[in-house]
Amino acid sequence: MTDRPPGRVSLPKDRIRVVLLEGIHPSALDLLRTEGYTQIAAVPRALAGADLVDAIADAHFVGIRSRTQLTAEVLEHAPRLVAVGAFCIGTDQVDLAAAMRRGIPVFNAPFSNTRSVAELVLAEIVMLMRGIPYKNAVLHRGGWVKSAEGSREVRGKTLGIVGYGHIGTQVGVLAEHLGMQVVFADIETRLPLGNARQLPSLAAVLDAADVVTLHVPDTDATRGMVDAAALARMRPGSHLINASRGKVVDIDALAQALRSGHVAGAAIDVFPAEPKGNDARFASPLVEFDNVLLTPHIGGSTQEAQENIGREVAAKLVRYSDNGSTVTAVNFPEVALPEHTGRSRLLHIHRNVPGILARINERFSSAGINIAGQYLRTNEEVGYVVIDVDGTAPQEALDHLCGIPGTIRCRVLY
Ligand SMILES: NC(=O)C1=CN([C@@H]2O[C@H](COP(=O)(O)OP(=O)(O)OC[C@H]3O[C@@H](n4cnc5c(N)ncnc54)[C@H](O)[C@@H]3O)[C@@H](O)[C@H]2O)C=CC1
Ligand SMILES: O=C(O)CCC(=O)C(=O)O
Repeated sequence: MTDRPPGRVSLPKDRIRVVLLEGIHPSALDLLRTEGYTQIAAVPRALAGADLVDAIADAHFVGIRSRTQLTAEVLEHAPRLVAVGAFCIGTDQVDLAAAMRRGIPVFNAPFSNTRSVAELVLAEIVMLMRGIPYKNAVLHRGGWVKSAEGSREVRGKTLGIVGYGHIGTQVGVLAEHLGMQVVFADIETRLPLGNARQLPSLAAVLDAADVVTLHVPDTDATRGMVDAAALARMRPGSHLINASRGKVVDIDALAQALRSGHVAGAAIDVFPAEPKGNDARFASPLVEFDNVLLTPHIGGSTQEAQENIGREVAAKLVRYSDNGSTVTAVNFPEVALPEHTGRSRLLHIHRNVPGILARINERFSSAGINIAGQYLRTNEEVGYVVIDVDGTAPQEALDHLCGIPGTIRCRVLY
């Protein structure tokens, strides 16, 4: 991390620029407007390359969903950026470490669309076990397949969940209501809900399951996790569901497993490369298979989920902007803060090197500025200290703060 001049943002709300991409629900705009933010640009699609850089060049807050890639390079071109809102669960589309080093907290909605994904997966389990994708495709072509062959009840069958977090547990609970037996694999030991059982490995789940459903985040360990070997390990005639992230499954290997008939069907909501908007073309080796249910990354796309996500993430951005709170930020020290009525609040983000807090306190004390409240949280790389002073903070307080070596960013809230 290199030293660079601190950004200093202390703007009235009507000069704070917010850019919302990817058709974020109007509930976010409503909340921002109600809170006094007027400069809001809403774009219905994901942007990339020069379009993205242009769109966010002057933005103080950026809202995205899963398709906009906020890489370190893109972030470098957004010098005024104060915080990012990921209006979804996954945050793998943001270089979280680069954002943190630039003093930019990233907020998401960790469970506003959980139920929506779980309901879709539950429906897909039944559809796949009954061979509906294939039968539906044949009828659309004028054919007729009234047959029970390969068609099974889900009752008594085994559902294998890979990644037993918020979504995985919900899917498990719902599946048990249909009479399924639930087994799961997770890198952590998880409390099994209902009669679910944690198995020691992915392989053990693949061995046991009639349907395997994936609910892991996109990480180095999960990318390519379901490869040719894993698919071969699945039970003959079993089914695969992926509503997690596209790169978790090797799509070519899946196509091969479907072609051979070893995997009887699949429901895939996420893809290694996804179109940026509804006007773009979709291509995948899976389009040729009638027994594959393809959906355009809509696991979390229900009115209920999107409306809640819009409000939840916008509220987090507003809270950070107005109050400084970083509670629930996914890449940042979390500082919970009371209201600061009658006080000025100085926010200081710095490299986590020894002595910064001592320097701040020395400088304030020698300038005779009384600190009325101080809140500090650090992680390995970054520290975030919030200082309340009574009344209006003197300019020199901000100057002292911003001048401290190691400062990444500082601003004042009145
Ligand atoms: N299709 C869609 O529209 C949506 C997709 N998602 C995706 O679903 C993912 C899961 O969401 P949540 O359940 O809310 O996340 P979560 O964080 O609550 O759960 C993820 C679970 O996966 C486990 N895990 C991580 N690495 C693993 C590995 N290598 N092997 C086995 N388990 C591993 C974690 O320990 C955790 O229990 C998100 O990260 C996101 O990528 C989320 C919402 C909507
Ligand atoms: O709805 C979206 O844009 C993305 C949903 C998703 O994948 C997530 O929440 O992680």
